[in-house]
Amino acid sequence: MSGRTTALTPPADARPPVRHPEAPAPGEVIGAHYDNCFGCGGGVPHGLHLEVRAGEGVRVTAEFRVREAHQGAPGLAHGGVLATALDETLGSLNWLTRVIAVTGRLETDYVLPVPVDTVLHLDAEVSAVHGRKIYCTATGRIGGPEGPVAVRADAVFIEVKLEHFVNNGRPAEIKAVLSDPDQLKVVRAFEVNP
Ligand SMILES: CCCCC/C=C\C/C=C\C/C=C\C/C=C\CCCC(=O)SCCNC(=O)CCNC(=O)[C@H](O)C(C)(C)COP(=O)(O)OP(=O)(O)OC[C@H]1O[C@@H](n2cnc3c(N)ncnc32)[C@H](O)[C@@H]1OP(=O)(O)O
Repeated sequence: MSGRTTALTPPADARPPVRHPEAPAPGEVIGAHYDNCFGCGGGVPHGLHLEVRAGEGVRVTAEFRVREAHQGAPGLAHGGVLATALDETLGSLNWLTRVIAVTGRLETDYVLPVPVDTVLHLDAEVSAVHGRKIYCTATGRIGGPEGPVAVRADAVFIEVKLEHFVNNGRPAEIKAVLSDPDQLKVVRAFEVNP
């Protein structure tokens, strides 16, 4: 045992999340954080191409259409792909706090099967923050934004510095990112965070 606390319930002295003053306005589409991201990048033909919008407070919504490349059982979405959609939506909450954080723990409930061609309507919010730990939840509904919940997740994201990517990413991709002006804009948005 490491003694590490990995519970998904925030401790009693956790604080509410704070929306960054320069967070995208409610309704604004949040662009991809990386063109080659499997969840949101436009450069990945078989990716999820998730389109995320800022909401009120520290909340986002997103839509994901399940395609043939995302099947697990015949005609049904793969559970891992649905977890990815939840993870990506939760990760986009970074843009509202302007804190870079990576998924530490993600617990997913699969409530209803999700057929190919279904649009999954995702909704995620940060519930609390404790030190570097960001507690958040997400749901994915089918049949419309008010439809029944098909998947849901609870997660803990852990705040990291940009160096997390620079030190751990494959050098070729890191070099490409750091020489791409559009990508540098993304990086700078997070560097100015106090
Ligand atoms: C230059 C290129 C930049 C390109 C990118 C640019 C910008 C990015 C900007 C925005 C990104 C926007 C959106 C991203 C959107 C979607 C992506 C989806 C998200 C992902 O898909 S991301 C990939 C999967 N993810 C990982 O690849 C993480 C691998 N992992 C690690 O890298 C380490 O494991 C780490 C860093 C997590 C911790 O390591 P560490 O050494 O820094 O911290 P440490 O262990 O000290 O823990 C500190 C406190 O967190 C608690 N804690 C730790 N681990 C926990 C766990 N698992 N569950 C619950 N709590 C946990 C401890 O209990 C302690 O809490 P306490 O202090 O209370 O005890």
